[in-house]
Formats: sequence, C-alpha cells, structure tokens
Amino acid sequence: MTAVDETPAVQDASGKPLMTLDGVSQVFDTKAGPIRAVDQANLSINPGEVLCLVGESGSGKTTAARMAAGLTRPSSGQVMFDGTDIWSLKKRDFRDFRRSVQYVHQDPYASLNPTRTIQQTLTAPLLKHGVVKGKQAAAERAYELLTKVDLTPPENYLSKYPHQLSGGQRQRVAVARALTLDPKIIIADESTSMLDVSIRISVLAMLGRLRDELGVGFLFITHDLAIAKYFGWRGRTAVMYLGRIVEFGPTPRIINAPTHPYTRALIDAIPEPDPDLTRTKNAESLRSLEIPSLAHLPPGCAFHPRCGRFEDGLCDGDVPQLIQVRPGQSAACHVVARDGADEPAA
Ligand SMILES: Nc1ncnc2c1ncn2[C@@H]1O[C@H](COP(=O)(O)OP(=O)(O)OP(=O)(O)O)[C@@H](O)[C@H]1O
Repeated sequence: MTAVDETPAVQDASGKPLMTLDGVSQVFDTKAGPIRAVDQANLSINPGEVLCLVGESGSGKTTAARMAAGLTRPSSGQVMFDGTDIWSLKKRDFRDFRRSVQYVHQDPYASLNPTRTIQQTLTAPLLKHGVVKGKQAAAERAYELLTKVDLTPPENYLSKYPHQLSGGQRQRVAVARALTLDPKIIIADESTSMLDVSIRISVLAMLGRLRDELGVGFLFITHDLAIAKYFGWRGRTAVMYLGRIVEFGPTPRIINAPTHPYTRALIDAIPEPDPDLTRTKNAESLRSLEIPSLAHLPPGCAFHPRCGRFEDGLCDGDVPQLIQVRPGQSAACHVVARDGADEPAA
C-alpha cells in the first residue's frame, strides 16, 4: 500500500483535472480556541465529473466547498483552477473563475433576492456580465433557462417573486440562476436537503439531466450517502470526518465496499435501507455516538473514541494518513492499513 499525497484523479484527455484542492486547510478562531474545520484536504474535480463530499454535520463540507468556490481563502494549501492558483489571479481573471464555479445553497430562500422577480433574478447576471446583449435577449434566455429546470410554462413564473414559489420551485430558480453564466462546475451544497422527499427526487432528477446534457462538473455535498449514490454513482465520493477526508474512491466502491469504519457506520445508519446498498456483513459497532469537538480533537485517529475496531496504542498514536487500499480507493485507518481491505464482493 502506498501513501497518496494527492487524491488519485480520473483525468480528462488533457490530463489535467479542472479543479484541485491541494492540501487545503481552514483554521477558524473560536471561543473554544482555534479549530481546523478542514485539515489538509486533497480533492480534484475533472471536467463533467461528479465529486460527492459526504459527512455528518460539522465535518467541514461547507468550509471545503466555500474554499473551492473562492468564497474564502484557505489558511494553507492551494485551490487550483485550470492549472492556476485562484488566489494568484488578477482581479478580472478571478471574476472569470467565480463565473465558472457557481454555488447553489441549501436554502434558496436565503440566497434569492426577495425583492426581485424571477425574470429580474435571471436577467441581472446575464446583463451584468454581458452574456447576452439587450433586455430582450436576456428575457429570452431567462425563458430558456426556466424551461431547462422544468419550470414550465416559463411565463407562469417570470413575474413571480421568490415567496410566491414552493421550496422545490425556488431551488429550481437557484439552479437556473447558477446556469446563467455557463459554469464549468456547480457546487450543490445540501441543495435538496430542505425539500420533501418526492420533491427532492424530482429536483435531483432535474440536476442529473443537466449533469448529463451540459457536461458540467459537480461538487455535490450531502450528509446522506443514499443521495450520493443516486446522484454521483458514475463519479467519486470523498467521506469527511472532523475536517479530514477519511475515505475516497469511486462512488460504487464507497457505497458497496467501504473500508473505513466511519464510512461503514454511515452506511449502516441509513434508516430505510436502500435494497441495493450492500450492508457490511456485521453492522459496524460504535463505542460512542458522541462526536468530539474540533477544539479538542482526540489524539491519533479522530474517530477512535467511537470506533468499534479501536486498538489501544495503534489508533490513538499518530494521525492516520489517507493511503491507497484498493486501486483508486483510499482510506485513513490504521487497522485497514495494517490488515488490508477485504476483497469487495464480485
Ligand atoms: N466562520 C466560522 N467561524 C468559526 N467556526 C466555523 C465557521 N464556519 C464553520 N465553522 C465551524 O467549522 C466546522 C465545520 O463546519 P462546516 O459548516 O464546514 O461543516 P459541514 O460539514 O458543512 O456541516 P453542515 O452539514 O452542518 O453544514 C463546524 O464546527 C463549524 O461550527
């Protein structure tokens, strides 16, 4: 088994991922002391690829996504886009980068301007960035975008305000707005978690269609592995725990053949088992349900106080490194590193 400094990436014909997070960390000063919300994360997104970031609340998903979007600057490490560190870009190039990477929030109600109609919401960025010339062309494009996100007939929506729409409709408008600037990557941050199940499924289906039709890459953030499975099956998934990536690999492997005890526990915790999800032979036993504070991380593996496979002296010593455990799949677990990963079921 070899240590991986960089998460192995499926690359495009040019051989380069579109975006990489290269050893990025984010430290926040809090009342309880400094916390590492993200600690030396390596991730890459290839053109048109879905990369899912999965973990419980507080694991650092949003913090990582905000760094990827250029909304916050990492405390250390680099965010590379098209081969360049985004924080070394000149102002105009940085603006272009921000256009290329669009963020869709969990709560569109908070991100859509309540005083703008849907038409104004969609035409403002088109006109501001000169994507189209003139109000008529902008209105036509807004019409097309609403059709793309299945808000039809568009004339029923263009003059409405966000509060006149349902949650699912607002989320579709937020996606349409993200599409106004022809992004190369969409960061979808728990973007369906506030929706009822049936609406969530229809919004996910719409996003999946856009993923396939537009060839846009996704950084797809969710606490729910079943949703990562649904949306990111052909992509890769990174599992985060307390600021660190603990397992990474092709989504089918993460779902059907997880190796890290934390990933296995997440799969066991899915309340209504998806019949396709292969359950680990024995449900992963946890010693504790309590998540440690980022301000007082346990020594060694941060998961060790909860882990059923904890070994005294092994797991509470050094921080485990993310190492390759199967081709394309890596995990940060001392026990898996020592014993090797089981062969996945055929
Ligand atoms: N600006 C900030 N200042 C201080 N602490 C922060 C800040 N932003 C996030 N944190 C802390 O960093 C940790 C990671 O937060 P983050 O929002 O990235 O996690 P998450 O996995 O996205 O969780 P959730 O699903 O609840 O959004 C949390 O402990 C959070 O309280």
